[in-house]
Amino acid sequence: MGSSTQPKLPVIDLSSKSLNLNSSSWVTKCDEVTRALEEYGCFIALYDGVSSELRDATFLASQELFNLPTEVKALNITKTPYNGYIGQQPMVPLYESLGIEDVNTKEGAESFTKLMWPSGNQSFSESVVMYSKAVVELDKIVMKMIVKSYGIEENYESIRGSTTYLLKPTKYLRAQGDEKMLGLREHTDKSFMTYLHQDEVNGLEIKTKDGEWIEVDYTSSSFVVMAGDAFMAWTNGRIESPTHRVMMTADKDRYVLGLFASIRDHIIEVPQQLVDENHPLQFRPFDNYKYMQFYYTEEGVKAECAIRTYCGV
Ligand SMILES: O=C(O)CCC(=O)C(=O)O
Ligand SMILES: [Fe+2]
Repeated sequence: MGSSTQPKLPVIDLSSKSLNLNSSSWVTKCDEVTRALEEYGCFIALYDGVSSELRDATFLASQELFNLPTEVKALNITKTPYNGYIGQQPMVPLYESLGIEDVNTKEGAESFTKLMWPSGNQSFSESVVMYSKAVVELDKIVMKMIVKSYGIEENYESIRGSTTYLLKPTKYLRAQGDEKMLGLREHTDKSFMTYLHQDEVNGLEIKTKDGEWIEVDYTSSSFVVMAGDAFMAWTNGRIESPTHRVMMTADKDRYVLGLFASIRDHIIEVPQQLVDENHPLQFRPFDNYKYMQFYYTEEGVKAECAIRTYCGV
């Protein structure tokens, strides 16, 4: 919805009918995904693995969650900073989110649900598990494509098994007045990979390498696939985590489901294949969860590029 001169994020069809692992177009598509990530750090994926019923049920479940009293939502306290409850922050008054850790497992979803609804809410827990599992399938496809493109399939094997998923239902109140209002401050994600899905209302903006902001316009059957800082370090900086923010207009409240893939209990090392004369080693081995802890320390918050301060060579 920006002006016509504005650059646009690449849109790549990852729906089941368009993917055929045995055709030569598969290799081309893998390269298309990797090139889009190298250029923008993110792209829009068309993906049919989440039915419209499941999508509607999950957005409805997230509205139900935000309608709970603040003191109940505040019970969601997590060891990892910013995975718990965030709301009523003076710098971003429109923003509210709750993180559901290990959401793709029955135990993860049920323990969160029990905390929010002690007398139970089966439909909430079922929706978020089913939704997350469907988006995890998208993560598997995207990762398969990138590692194929770089020839680092084997290096990814152990990382795959250590991947955790956090679902972060997010709500932005509509802006008051005619001016655009900040929904979420500019940042890069601390995750390995992020999958964003929105309910009708746009607001996400991505900063290009030239410092221009792109307003991201995407439909209900698509996802924004975005590299996090941990992924940038793993790929030796070939794919950079993009700076992004949210700007709200007065139209409507905005609901987003963000699924964040991170790597737990595994030291991430740059694959040898991504280090050569033109690409000297940029990052030391690191732990994704310890990096998330570091980011919220005084040193981490102040750093111009936290991942480079944490484990840059
Ligand atoms: O609301 C969005 O579209 C983006 C949210 C986001 O950047 C985040 O939660 O890290
Ligand atoms: Fe983000």
